[in-house]
Amino acid sequence: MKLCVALDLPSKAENIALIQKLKSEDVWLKVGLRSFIRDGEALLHEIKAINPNFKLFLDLKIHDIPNTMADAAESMVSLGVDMFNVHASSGVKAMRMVMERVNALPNPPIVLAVTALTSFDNASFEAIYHLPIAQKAVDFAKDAYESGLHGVVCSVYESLAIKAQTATSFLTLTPGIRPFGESSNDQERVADLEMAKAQQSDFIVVGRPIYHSADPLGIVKKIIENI
Ligand SMILES: O=c1ccn([C@@H]2O[C@H](COP(=O)(O)O)[C@@H](O)[C@H]2O)c(=O)[nH]1
Repeated sequence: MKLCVALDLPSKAENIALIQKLKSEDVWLKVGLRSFIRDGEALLHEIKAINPNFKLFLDLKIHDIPNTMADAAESMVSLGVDMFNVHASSGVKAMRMVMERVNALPNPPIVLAVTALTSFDNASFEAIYHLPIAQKAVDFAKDAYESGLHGVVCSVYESLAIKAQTATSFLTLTPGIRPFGESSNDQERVADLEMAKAQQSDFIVVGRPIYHSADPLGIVKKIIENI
């Protein structure tokens, strides 16, 4: 299991200060909407300049018509990221086109599909998708698997069922992790490290419990010791 640290801080300087603290750690760094819209490609280069061994996950969750998604995917590959994601609800045709284009390029990154955001509880998810999370997340994961993606974003609670219905090697990346029982904030389907291990999560994403801590490096070291 790998730790992926969410860089969601209010300024580039604060993200960079956090990265500097973590520069000797074996972690993935997740650049999401806030930071990428504000700081763009330059942030990715600055991260690699701090430590070229950091792996980068560009978390933009793209969702559009197939050709637009495939164009965007090519652009993300050209940024040199190690992983990016799309929404599974964009459909099989779009996901297949993304993978055809990505696989034609040198050094294709890991591509994941978002199933059910971890901020949904069952009632709010069903109001949109008309099916329980447990069922629809697996359906989305099967679509992503058949489209040639490498894995999915889901909560810890869907991880084992998704692997059982696809393949054990099909990756699950699980946000909503509260390593030692911290506040759930706006997340609904949260889990601690023991649960993430039991459910065979391949990547855990942790943001606020790290960057709101008085000792981010200490928390990261403690997480790594426990996974
Ligand atoms: O279903 C999802 C997909 C992505 N995220 C992202 O992960 C982090 C979680 O941050 P915390 O502060 O640990 O809650 C954040 O960047 C989200 O955009 C997610 O939470 N759930």
